[in-house]
Amino acid sequence: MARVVESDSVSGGSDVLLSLDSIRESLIRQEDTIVFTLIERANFPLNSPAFEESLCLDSGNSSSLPEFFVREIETLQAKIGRYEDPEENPFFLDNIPPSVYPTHKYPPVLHPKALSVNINKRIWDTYFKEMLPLFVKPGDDGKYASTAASDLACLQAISRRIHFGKFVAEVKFRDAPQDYEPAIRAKDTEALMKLLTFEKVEEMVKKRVQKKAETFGQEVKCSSGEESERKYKVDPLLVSRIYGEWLIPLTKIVEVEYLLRRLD
Ligand SMILES: O=C(O)C(=O)C[C@]1(C(=O)O)C=C[C@@H](O)C=C1
Repeated sequence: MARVVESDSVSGGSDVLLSLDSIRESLIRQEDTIVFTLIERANFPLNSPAFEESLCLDSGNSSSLPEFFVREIETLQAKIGRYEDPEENPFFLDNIPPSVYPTHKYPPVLHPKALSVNINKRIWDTYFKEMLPLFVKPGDDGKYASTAASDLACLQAISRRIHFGKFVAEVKFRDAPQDYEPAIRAKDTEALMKLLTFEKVEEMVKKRVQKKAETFGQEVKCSSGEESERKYKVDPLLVSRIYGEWLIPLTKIVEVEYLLRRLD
């Protein structure tokens, strides 16, 4: 019988049993979300005026459309408890109101200093300046509102994946504190980076997301005799490159940042 993977969360249940395998399962499940959000965003051209031009959109404050949109959505999502969840990290920290809705009590899995690890500013800049121009077509179709909604979906999926580095680091630390503690006390980021790196796993991740982009993003044809060249909505090699150049390295930066605070 087929196995159904129900959730990609690792911290929501009352009985949290963290293991490197369960966290990697979650990262694998999140790949589906990321590949799909990239495919959806590729429906629209770059639409750069939306994020390059700032307008007076918010009671005298000037911001780009995606910034305005993400700020507003984050405020609303915070009110129903999104950022009580240790798996979620806001882009605009100054903007986060408390939840007005009775929220789930998340068991404290991470060190309290985890809250201070947030690299969303860097993720934002990398996404708009480096990733986006790679996988969408140039041009401007004026559909800025739909594009901003699509950008939000990409940004939140990517940010969640990268900040999952906190959970990965916590498990690695618990599995081998004797290896990590000296490097943490010495603030030796290079040694930490070496300890937490598994090159074979990274290669596997890049291959798998390439395959997922081929599978999820292929043009599907029904009639036979149309076995011409395969077309993809997003170039699968680019998806692999996005992981190799940004998603994996930024996850590792989060892991190091978290570990540096782990003994505070
Ligand atoms: O799976 C791990 O051990 C992770 O730390 C995650 C991850 C990744 O980002 O996919 C990052 C570093 C490792 O070298 C391998 C993979």
